[in-house]
Amino acid sequence: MRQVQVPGERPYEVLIGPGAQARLGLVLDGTARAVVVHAPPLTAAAGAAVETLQTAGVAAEAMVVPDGEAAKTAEVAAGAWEQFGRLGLTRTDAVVGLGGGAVTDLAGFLAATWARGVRVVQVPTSLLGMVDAAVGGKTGINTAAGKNLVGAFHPPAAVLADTDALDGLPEAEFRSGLAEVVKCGFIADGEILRLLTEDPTGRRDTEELIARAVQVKADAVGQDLRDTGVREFLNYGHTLGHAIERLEDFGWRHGEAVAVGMVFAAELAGEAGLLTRAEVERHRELVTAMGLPTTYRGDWAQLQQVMRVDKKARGAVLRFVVLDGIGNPRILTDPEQSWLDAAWAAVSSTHPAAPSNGESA
Ligand SMILES: NC(=O)c1ccc[n+]([C@@H]2O[C@H](COP(=O)([O-])OP(=O)(O)OC[C@H]3O[C@@H](n4cnc5c(N)ncnc54)[C@H](O)[C@@H]3O)[C@@H](O)[C@H]2O)c1
Ligand SMILES: O=C(O)C(=O)C[C@@H](O)[C@H](O)[C@H](O)COP(=O)(O)O
Ligand SMILES: [Zn+2]
Repeated sequence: MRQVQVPGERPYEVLIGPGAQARLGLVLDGTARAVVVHAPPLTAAAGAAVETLQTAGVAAEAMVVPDGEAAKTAEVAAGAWEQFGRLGLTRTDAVVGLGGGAVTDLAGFLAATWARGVRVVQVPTSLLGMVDAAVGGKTGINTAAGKNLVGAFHPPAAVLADTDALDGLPEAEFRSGLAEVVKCGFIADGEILRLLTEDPTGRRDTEELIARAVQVKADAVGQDLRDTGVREFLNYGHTLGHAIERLEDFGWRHGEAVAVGMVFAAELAGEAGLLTRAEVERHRELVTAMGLPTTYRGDWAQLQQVMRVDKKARGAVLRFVVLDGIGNPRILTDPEQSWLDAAWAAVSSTHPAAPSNGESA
């Protein structure tokens, strides 16, 4: 079993490996009551978690919520609060989020808000949940105005990333998770890029990739839980990515939208003279090899409007995470409109906007 510690005020462990879910009884030992929040596809795993907890003496119950982004709504949260009240969940009890990132985001939000904060143990079952959503304490739901706009920072007590769960995960969901892994490669860990270049399916080195991505996240979150400094770099590719998700009514997978967003951010950095053309093309080539999208056709004016309510924006000023060389993220504030338009042209056309000849942009 691999183990990554997330530092901070209340440090916690991320356990990664087959059978990690079975540690739930140990993690919540001595807890009177726990609610296991899950979506319908994970009913069997949630049943197993309830059984493990009950064997450990915890009065555990399963609570089913809608699948995917449909779980991250104010209505679903209100229904869950009602149920917590009926069950008599108190501040010394716990919530378990078992599922993909949508469920762990919701479960974390419920735990952050119920009784002004109860413990949450995250049991991510998707690759994206394991490498990203379940780690770091960002919790939240979506509103009509945008993605994750209502939420709280509420770090988990522990994260159990049981890699056995990945056997049942659809291939497209696995690829979506790989987008967050390659993001960590671009912003911080060249070894991730090397491993994914050798095997873009991510299947050969899955555990190593998960542990490395979690380490990148732990390093950022440990320094900056509240997202005012280095943590913002984990948002690479997300400014356009979140806008795509929002305009597609959350019909695009998060990782797919972020994949296009990273290519866009790379093109923008190319326009700003921060990345060479070869580095921009490295993004496009690797993302393509991993089976993720690099293009999106949509309403550019609308996308720009949605990007302005991104949590990184300040007032009406757009702020993007870009790379000043691979592995060296920084914030680009209020980029020139011509750079934005050129980056958009490059991701909204089937043909790359510029030749991949390695020239400096
Ligand atoms: N809080 C954060 O820091 C953070 C980070 C990244 C992403 N997110 C959020 O995470 C969400 C995306 O997470 P996701 O990609 O896991 O999507 P998801 O939660 O929608 O899950 C995708 C699908 O896979 C299914 N699934 C999950 N695990 C499975 C398994 N083991 N076997 C079979 N099916 C399984 C789910 O039921 C769902 O149908 C987005 O809402 C995104 O905003 C949050
Ligand atoms: O943990 C973070 O910080 C991230 O930015 C990780 C992202 O992958 C994740 O999608 C996060 O939920 C986005 O945060 P948001 O604040 O832009 O909603
Ligand atoms: Zn993300």
